[in-house]
Amino acid sequence: SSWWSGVQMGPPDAILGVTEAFKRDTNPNKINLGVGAYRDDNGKPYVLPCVRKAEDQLRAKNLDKEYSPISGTPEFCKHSIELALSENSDVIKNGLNATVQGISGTGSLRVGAAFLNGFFPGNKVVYLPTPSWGNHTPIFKHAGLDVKSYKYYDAKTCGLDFQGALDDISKMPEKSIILLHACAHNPTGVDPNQEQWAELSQLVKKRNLYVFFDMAYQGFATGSVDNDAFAVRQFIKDGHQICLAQSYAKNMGLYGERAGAFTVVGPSKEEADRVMSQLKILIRALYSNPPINGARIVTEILSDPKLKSDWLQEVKGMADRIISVRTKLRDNLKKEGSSRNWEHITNQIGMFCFTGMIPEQVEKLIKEHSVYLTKDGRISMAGVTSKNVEYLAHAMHEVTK
Ligand SMILES: Cc1ncc(COP(=O)(O)O)c(CN[C@@](C)(CC(=O)O)C(=O)O)c1O
Repeated sequence: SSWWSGVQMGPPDAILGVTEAFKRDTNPNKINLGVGAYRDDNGKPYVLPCVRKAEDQLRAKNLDKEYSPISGTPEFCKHSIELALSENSDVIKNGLNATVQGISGTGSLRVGAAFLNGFFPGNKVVYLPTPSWGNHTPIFKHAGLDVKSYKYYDAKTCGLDFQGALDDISKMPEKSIILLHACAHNPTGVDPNQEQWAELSQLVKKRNLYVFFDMAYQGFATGSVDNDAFAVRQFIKDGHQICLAQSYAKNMGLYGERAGAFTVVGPSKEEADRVMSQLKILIRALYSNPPINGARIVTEILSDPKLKSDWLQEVKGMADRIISVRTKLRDNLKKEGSSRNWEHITNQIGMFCFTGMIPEQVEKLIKEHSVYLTKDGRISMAGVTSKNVEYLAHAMHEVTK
């Protein structure tokens, strides 16, 4: 027998597996609403023009291929934390942050999880919103942490179960870890409003919980990188010593470049230096040092005022297209004669719409209409265009009427 005869066949990934099934479908009307990757109004992947310009500028520099520092370049890390906290942040001015480049959002979460597993002095349990991004649970579990959940989504209203969240947070053991989606909650598209964030911040502080922010969509929710960072900046202002994972996959369209960052905010530069030293030891044993290409593109864009202003317009353009296609979908469902309340399609924000469709309806949408989405009824709004929105509305009406 072989060494690996005991290896079981694992299930396809709940999100990335949808794209594999979509690719096998020969129906010319097929629509992929699975993976949360932006598409333009022709349904094509979108490389931001500012990224192409940055690549041209970088090529002209004839840079070498030497190793990046273990923590990534200081410029990349500085621009990343400035994007999150703003350029005039006291945390940055006083050197209170330990920021490293991560392998996109996933890798930043994973480095964070490994650091918490190694050094967190409190209750090593991460509380995730219900529902959360499917990959959050395995990321934290594989790093050795326990995972529990708190109420977040109200299926009756397809909105926020704010009171439920407050109740669950009030019951969490002190010094537990709470994961918060900074903006554009995945999969529900439901975010607290600014007053609710302020209330959450006070309660989390009162309960002495440790906050792990996952900010994978900064700029992609409202179209403003500052508005989308509201929660992170509010919690910092309220004195929380947070940790934060960032991703450039969606807001710069750098999906496959794997550029992201992980930050720990502490009370002193001396502590930040100690934390940084341990992050570097941990990264060195994981992958030694991060990929340079995507990080160089990010640094080129964020350090060049012209490219940065182009980027801010382009990320707003992506957010605006998604917001407009939400309205189109809702209008077309009404035109189809649907009697259901679809206002959550335009109330929700960011890449995803949590439609409220149940697995049987999802199954029919896939099988009978070649519309691909995840079993939980989440649709990536980026896959909806002015060309396929009528077909989609018809299909959704057919399976929900
Ligand atoms: C909340 C959240 N955090 C982190 C990430 C990590 O993305 P990155 O590693 O590519 O930077 C995603 C991506 N979620 C996607 C868009 C893709 C995926 O599942 O990997 C999604 O379809 O949900 C995410 O939705």
